[in-house]
Amino acid sequence: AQQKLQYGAQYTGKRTDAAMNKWRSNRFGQFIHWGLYAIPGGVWNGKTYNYAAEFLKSSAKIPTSTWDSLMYQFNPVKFNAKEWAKMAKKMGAKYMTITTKHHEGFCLWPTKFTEFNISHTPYKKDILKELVEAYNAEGIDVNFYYSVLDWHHPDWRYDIKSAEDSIAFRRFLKFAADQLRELATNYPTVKAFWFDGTWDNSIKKNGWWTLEVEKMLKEVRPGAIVNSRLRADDFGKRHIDSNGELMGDYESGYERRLPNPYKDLQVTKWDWEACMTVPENQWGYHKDWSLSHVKSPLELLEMVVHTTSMGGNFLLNFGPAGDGSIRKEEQNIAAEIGAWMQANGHVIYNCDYAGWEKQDWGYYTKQKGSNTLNLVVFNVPVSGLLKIKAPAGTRFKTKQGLEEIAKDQYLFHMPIQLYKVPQVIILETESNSGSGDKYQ
Ligand SMILES: C[C@@H]1N[C@@H](c2cn(-c3ccccc3)nn2)[C@H](O)[C@@H]1O
Repeated sequence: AQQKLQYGAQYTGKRTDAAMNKWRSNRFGQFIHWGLYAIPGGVWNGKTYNYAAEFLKSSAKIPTSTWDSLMYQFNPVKFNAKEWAKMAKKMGAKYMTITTKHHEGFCLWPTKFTEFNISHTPYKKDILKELVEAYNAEGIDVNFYYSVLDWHHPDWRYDIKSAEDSIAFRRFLKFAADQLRELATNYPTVKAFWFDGTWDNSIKKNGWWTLEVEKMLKEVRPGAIVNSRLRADDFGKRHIDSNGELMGDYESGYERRLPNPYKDLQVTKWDWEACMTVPENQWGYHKDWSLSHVKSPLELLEMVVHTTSMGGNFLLNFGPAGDGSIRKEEQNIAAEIGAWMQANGHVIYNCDYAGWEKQDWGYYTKQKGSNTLNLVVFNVPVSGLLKIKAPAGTRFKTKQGLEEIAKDQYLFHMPIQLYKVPQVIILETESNSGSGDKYQ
């Protein structure tokens, strides 16, 4: 039964204001994980650690004082924000999400609330400002990733087990709220906040703070968008509150995995975003990518299409090196995905779940408010015949290549040839035909 929650969902259904419509229409974004962890790149005292490079501090059991002194080495001489932004533009990214502060606690901006920040490095300058300006100049929205979990701050607590814990953690929560207000105030073009490091009991026991931060950010920056991962309700329930309602503005639980296009259609009811690494599990720069499978541009492109076909956004991660360079694998991914997006972005940007039953050959997307149906074909059958099961009563304007074989069942004839990239087929349907919402 529904219960009165103080810190639960603030509204139900998808936001339809201009800021959220733009966030949704963006569909494809670039994640950037950049911090002190990029300097060692997964290697410490000559030993290579196979775990995620941004976790090297814990996997190599490095004392905080040793780890934090990496700040005095941070001098990315090859860093060029404009070059990064141009690469992202060419890839077809419409937004970029940058780690303002990861779990290590090092801040890429000259924050007033801790000395552990970019202004005390040899580089000195405000990297966050450089990135925001360069990406905005390319017409790319910028969002801020912020880890609440903070290995550097003495008042961080994983759990609250004593009066001392709760006094320290209250200081910590004020510190974090002050930093977030600072970010929302000093970088006024920021569009969304991507919270991470919010799974511990200390946060679950302070759901009130997660709502207070969401409200503060939207006061300071009207239209701001906040992910579900920030939020814990009155009972410590996260993402989805104790009444089953999504908290925050979009669901952000898909990390290195995507919803199943046959079984997880519930995600089409709300806004959501999946984030993805190129290797199996490396967000920060790792020197040795031979340690796991590295996804090809085509594998990643299929994930972009898969995500759009289920009404979600796809955030593809880049981990720049400590010197500010972008590794060749990532440059290649940006170029190859960009080439396809250049020609076919119209089946991704401002597109959504079509409500048609998924078939083996690939994915359907639909341009918002239109009657055109986009078929993105990754797996051409040996027969060359694409099976289409249309919602009852659908009438097609497109005749070319379409063969009706039974009521609302069609085959689309594809030329038998070698295909090296996913093929796009656009089918026009009559405006008032078909009950598109049949599968929702
Ligand atoms: C978005 C991603 N979230 C961070 C993360 C992942 N994890 C984690 C830790 C243990 C199990 C599964 C996931 N902890 N922090 C990663 O470092 C990256 O920032």
